[in-house]
Amino acid sequence: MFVTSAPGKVIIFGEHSAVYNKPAVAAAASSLRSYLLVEPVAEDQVLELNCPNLQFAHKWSTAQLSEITDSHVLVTESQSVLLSNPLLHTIDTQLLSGIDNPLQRSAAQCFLYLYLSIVPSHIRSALRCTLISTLPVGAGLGSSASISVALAHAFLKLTQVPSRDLINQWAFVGETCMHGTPSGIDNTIATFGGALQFTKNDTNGPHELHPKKPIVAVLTYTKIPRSTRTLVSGVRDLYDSMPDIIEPLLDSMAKVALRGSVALEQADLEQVLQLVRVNHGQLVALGVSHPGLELIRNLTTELQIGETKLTGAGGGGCALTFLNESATTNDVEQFKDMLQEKYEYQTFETTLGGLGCSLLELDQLSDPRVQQIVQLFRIPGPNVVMEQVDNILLPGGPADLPWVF
Ligand SMILES: Nc1ncnc2c1ncn2[C@@H]1O[C@H](COP(=O)(O)OP(=O)(O)O)[C@@H](O)[C@H]1O
Ligand SMILES: C[C@@](O)(CCOP(=O)(O)O)CC(=O)O
Ligand SMILES: [Mg+2]
Repeated sequence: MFVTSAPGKVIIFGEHSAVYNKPAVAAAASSLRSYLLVEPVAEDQVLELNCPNLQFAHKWSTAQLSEITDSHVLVTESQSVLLSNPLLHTIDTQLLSGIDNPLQRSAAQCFLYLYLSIVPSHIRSALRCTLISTLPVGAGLGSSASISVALAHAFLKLTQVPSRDLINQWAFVGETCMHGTPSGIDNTIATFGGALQFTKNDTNGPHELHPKKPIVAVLTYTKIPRSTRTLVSGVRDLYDSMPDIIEPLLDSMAKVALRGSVALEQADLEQVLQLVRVNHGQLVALGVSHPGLELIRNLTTELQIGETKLTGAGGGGCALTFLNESATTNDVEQFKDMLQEKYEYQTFETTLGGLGCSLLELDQLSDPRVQQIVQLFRIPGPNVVMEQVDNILLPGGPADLPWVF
């Protein structure tokens, strides 16, 4: 029995342009995480997935899964870590019937895809997998990547001692199941943690950033639901309809990201603030903002406390605010109170960076401790109690459990 965990992320510069091979900058939101408990179960011949955040639970019989193994998984195995469209299609048509909620369906698809591709049939045994997240789901903070990383890590661990590179490669496949055409920035951050400048298809790999000062930001969750897949495909349609206009805009976004990584490393706050404003404007031009995000920006401007941009795919979800040097504690409290009380948004003040994916072996812990941990995963509804999970499970947190990696 073990738990894997991976953080969410905040894209500071370059969401969407990242999909078009342009550099982007992101950092882990290491206190906002997903956790996956993997338990052997007595019930024979079954693979079980529980997702309390989505009020979703489902079981598949080994017989159902082995039909698929025989006809399709070999294709994936022979091509190593690549997405196999026939396998994705087979999962979709044969294993997901009756799962109509799109959030539940994409979680189940990613779960099954990674399980069937990574765990060879001769070592499969009855398992219960339970996923919980303390980061908001579908909010631009990379929950899809954090569950992909936690799942890839767990399934690879069933077969070998996995490297971070391999976890990241499979997590990218998981992100592809969910998004269609991800850049890979989210899974890379969720795997490695820290802060990175990342360019898709760059053979040199991501470039680690070492900011002179910790990056502190205010995140505001609008609770406006949106889907990354839909937003990314909307930008694709815009690109295809006017490539001569959108390509230079994406090139300009790339320049913002490059200049932004230097400004972050040098802790040049003035420059960071200007680039945040410019990058948000570029994202507005791509059509991915939302009135609910604009009101956070407007409030930041009215109170003159700094600059706000959308973060992640946009269309709702979260905004990222950097405070200027003249913002007083009172101003910031007023900003947060207004967002929380008038609009019922949620705000978090957080330091970016920190731990990537990690593993906790439960066999090394005392029985009462194991019971306490297992209970965290047995919550009945969608409301994961963040404080309880953080107090016990957060890697590097108060309980100081022996997380590794
Ligand atoms: N705790 C979780 N349990 C089950 N599925 C999850 C969980 N967290 C994320 N997901 C999956 O990720 C999807 C959200 O991904 P996405 O739209 O990319 O938003 P984001 O990655 O910004 O949170 C959900 O629809 C769901 O399928
Ligand atoms: C829009 C995009 O740049 C980020 C999506 O992040 P999220 O799923 O909204 O957390 C897509 C990507 O880079 O894969
Ligand atoms: Mg996502």
